[in-house]
Amino acid sequence: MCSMGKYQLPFKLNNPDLLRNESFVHGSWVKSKSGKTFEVVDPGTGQPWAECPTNDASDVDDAVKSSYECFGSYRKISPRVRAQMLFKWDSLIRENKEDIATILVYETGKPRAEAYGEIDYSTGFTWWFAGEAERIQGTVFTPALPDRRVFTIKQPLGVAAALVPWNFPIAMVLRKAGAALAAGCTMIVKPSPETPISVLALAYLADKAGFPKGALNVLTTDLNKTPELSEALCRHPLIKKVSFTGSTRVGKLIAKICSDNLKKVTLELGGNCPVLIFDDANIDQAMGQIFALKYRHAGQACITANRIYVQSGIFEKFLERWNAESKKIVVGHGSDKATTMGPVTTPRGIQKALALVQDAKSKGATVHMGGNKISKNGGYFFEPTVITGIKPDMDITKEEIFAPVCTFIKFDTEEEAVKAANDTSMGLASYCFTKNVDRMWRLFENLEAGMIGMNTGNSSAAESPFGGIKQSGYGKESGKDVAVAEYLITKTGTFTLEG
Ligand SMILES: O=CCCC(=O)O
Repeated sequence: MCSMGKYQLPFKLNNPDLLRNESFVHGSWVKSKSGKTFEVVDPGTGQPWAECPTNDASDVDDAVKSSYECFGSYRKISPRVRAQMLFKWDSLIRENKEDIATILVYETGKPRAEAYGEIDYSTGFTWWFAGEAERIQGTVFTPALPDRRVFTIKQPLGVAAALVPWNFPIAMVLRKAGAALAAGCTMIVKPSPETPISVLALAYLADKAGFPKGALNVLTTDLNKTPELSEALCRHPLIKKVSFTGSTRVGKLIAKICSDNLKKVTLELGGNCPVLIFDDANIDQAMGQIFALKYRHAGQACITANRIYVQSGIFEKFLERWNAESKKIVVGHGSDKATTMGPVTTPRGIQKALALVQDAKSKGATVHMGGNKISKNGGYFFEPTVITGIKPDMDITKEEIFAPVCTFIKFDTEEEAVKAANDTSMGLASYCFTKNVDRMWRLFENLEAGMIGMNTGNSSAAESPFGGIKQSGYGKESGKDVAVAEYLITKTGTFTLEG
């Protein structure tokens, strides 16, 4: 075991240099001006194991000025050199995969196998955006007036801020920072209070990869100071772009604040994603895909299955199989080899799950299994839970559950299922399982979501545009051109040709 500050760490790393408990600004590890700190807690035991600076609004200006100063030179670095730095970062993250996975387990609670999965997903972004850096191109064309030529060039927007969640801290930072750094922007990341250490490890590796001082700054803070720090970033005149992943409630606040200065914003917000499983689906396929989707990180993903609609011909059989498989889940600490589902990341997650189950029960839902907190070693564990008899007026139908609570709804017709699936203010992802190709096309066109998984429960990938519609936000992250475009301006030049 090694220690960090006053804490005896519950794990050992191959590369202890990765463990940083100060913010990273202009190439230096720094404390907050107030000198205050907050604790990072292991969700599997409820025990603190590190502390990080509680930055507030007074810490923002130094970080922004550093990023702005860096932007002046970083924007002029050749795209190939930016790509090389991203590739170097990518390979350093891969080399330190085991240690980063350990940090993820102790910050998020997810099982080690899932932590590895997150890092594999995440390095897809560094790899992809390294390639994108060199594909940023303008246009040249002859307009309607034949003596003219028109050019467009793409230029980096400036300093960007990333406000990232705790559920996939490595993936969300690399998805945002990868695009920003490829575009020639510099970025300040504000990690979630639950997961600062993994993000600081990324900053340490970015520095080692050769990114100049200020290209990637990280300001940590606690839950209380998060609104103040985030608002100060959003309002700072030198911040030109804000990318946020989190709740619709907070996303709306960010959009409002940024609208005061017409700042460009990317919002990846709440999910409430429906799944439609038809009688003609391959049940093995649907079971495997949706089971993995639903229970991944104990149900704490914005794209997870919130409402599972199953057609009446297979409903009972499907539910029976689901319950049987759910009973096999081993809930435990993410570092335990036997664990197949970890704790939820915060005690708030437990409270919310209990309240949603209670509300559903009080309105007539049937709880087939689970529904309770598990008291085990002080961790934030929740039982795999299966509920039927779900109605549109229940909170569990309207809100993101963000816990291992599965809700099943029986339907008869495609029309009825699509109507119910779309009956939500959100539109992040939807999933459908059918072997009828015509139906699949109709569903692809009729389901109201930014991403449609067809016979798959996993459509997230660096090369595919990620983003929602309706109150799930706007803007795209990942994918060809679109993600980097979020960090670029297009400038039009018009030239009159003589002779
Ligand atoms: O929870 C949000 C992100 C999940 C994903 O990128 O697949």
